[in-house]
Amino acid sequence: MTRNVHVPLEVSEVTKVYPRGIQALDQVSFRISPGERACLLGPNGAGKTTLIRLLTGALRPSSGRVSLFGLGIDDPDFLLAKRRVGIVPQSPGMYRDLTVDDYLQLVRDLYGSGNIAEVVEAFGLASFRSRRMAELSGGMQRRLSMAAALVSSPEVLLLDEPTVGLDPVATREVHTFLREVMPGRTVLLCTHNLAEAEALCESAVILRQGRVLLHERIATLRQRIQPVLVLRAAQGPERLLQALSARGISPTREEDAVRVHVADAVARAPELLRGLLAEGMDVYECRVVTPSLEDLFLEVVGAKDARA
Ligand SMILES: Nc1ncnc2c1ncn2[C@@H]1O[C@H](COP(=O)(O)OP(=O)(O)OP(=O)(O)O)[C@@H](O)[C@H]1O
Repeated sequence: MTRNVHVPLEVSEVTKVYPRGIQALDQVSFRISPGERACLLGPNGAGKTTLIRLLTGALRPSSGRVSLFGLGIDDPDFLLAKRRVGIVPQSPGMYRDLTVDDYLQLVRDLYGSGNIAEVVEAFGLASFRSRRMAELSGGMQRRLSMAAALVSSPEVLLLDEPTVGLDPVATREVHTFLREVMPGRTVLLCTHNLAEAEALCESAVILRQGRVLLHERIATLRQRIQPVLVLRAAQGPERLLQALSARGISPTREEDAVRVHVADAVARAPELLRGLLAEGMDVYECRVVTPSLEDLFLEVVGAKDARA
């Protein structure tokens, strides 16, 4: 097996079978390149958490190889590679009785280096330094997790659902911090929040039933799905549906609007609009909508299996 010390995260033909034969991952392979900001998506049970835990070295694969900067878990220098990876878990977990300061010092000692004062300042933790972790709000705990992950200025960030359970204000705060710290780093962000994934990442790894369905740039994925036209008329969606069907178009209804999937929506829109207006339809909205990551996800994973 060739080792590529320049590849921050690599998973090669990894299978993970839990006790009692539950297979979480089946021959999963992908690599995240230096500077790539990738999201890890998939429906419940797809294997995302398992994959993140394998990458952090918390779990061992049943077969295959997981490596950080070319080093696998059994490599004597694995710890050195791991120190180049900051991990933001869903919760800081078992250290509830430590103070914020104690926790940051513990993390710095584990990583062997780091600047606590800098992250305390960057993440607005100055007035919480002597607070026990158990006494922090969910949003503040997440801030602390991010600060801890960044104490040693790692080149790579592994984020496991960094905003799950947070209210919209705390979520926005996490996004603001992440926008500041992500540039220049390699990132793998596991999330169910597709808007978050789209806002923060430029590529996506999509898992389903323990297999990689795709690993692509989001911009490339977008080209796979054509834009759609969204139309609204004063006469309501039913009349609009009839008018469009009479033109040989098969629209779909979406609450008070109608969606039309036509090839080359931008070029077709003016002609379609002129025709509808000429026959008395009072179309007051005609919008070309490019697919969101959610649309892409539904298309790739299949709507029936798409609870991200
Ligand atoms: N410790 C475990 N023991 C046995 N089976 C497990 C264990 N952890 C996960 N599994 C199983 O492995 C599969 C993948 O689970 P995993 O938690 O990795 O998926 P996920 O994509 O993170 O799901 P979710 O989005 O719901 O968090 C599931 O079938 C799950 O039931």
